[in-house]
Amino acid sequence: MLHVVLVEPEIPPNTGNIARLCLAAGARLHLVEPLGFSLEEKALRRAGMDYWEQCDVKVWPSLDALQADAGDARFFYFTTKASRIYWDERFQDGDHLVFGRETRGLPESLLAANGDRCVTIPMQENARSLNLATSAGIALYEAMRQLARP
Ligand SMILES: C[S@@+](CC[C@H](N)C(=O)[O-])C[C@H]1O[C@@H](n2cnc3c(N)ncnc32)[C@H](O)[C@@H]1O
Repeated sequence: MLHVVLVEPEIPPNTGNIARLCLAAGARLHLVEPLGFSLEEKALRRAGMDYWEQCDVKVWPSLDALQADAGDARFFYFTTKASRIYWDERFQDGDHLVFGRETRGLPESLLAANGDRCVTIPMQENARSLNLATSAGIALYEAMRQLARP
């Protein structure tokens, strides 16, 4: 199974869309607190449609807590600040695809400590970043495409 990790997500419709994405893709969604909304938020449920109750969602007090539970699993950090392109990575079953908060992205310290696991989705120079849910969709389906390879 593939895993999508949202670190401190802030905007309910983004998380709702990603929950729906993960359900469709058969992936698990991990939410790292603090969240910028309540899990009861109407906008979250609306974006996740009536699928929310079926989604495989886990909430963690910190990324450290998730990583301690994940054992040897690999974590890939999606950021605008890396040079390695995500499609050059070779994803494996059990990989965790990590995304940052909408306003600030992933912490610099986390990126610095995991430089060899930071990847980017290429953009034109005049684009600052992609939407969080768009990024998660691109990344998750590339990982799925690779895993489906004979
Ligand atoms: C709206 S963006 C955050 C923007 C923030 N100002 C920054 O520069 O990181 C939210 C998250 O989407 C993901 N993201 C957005 N665009 C991306 C890109 N081109 N490559 C990789 N990840 C991206 C990252 O995980 C990012 O933390």
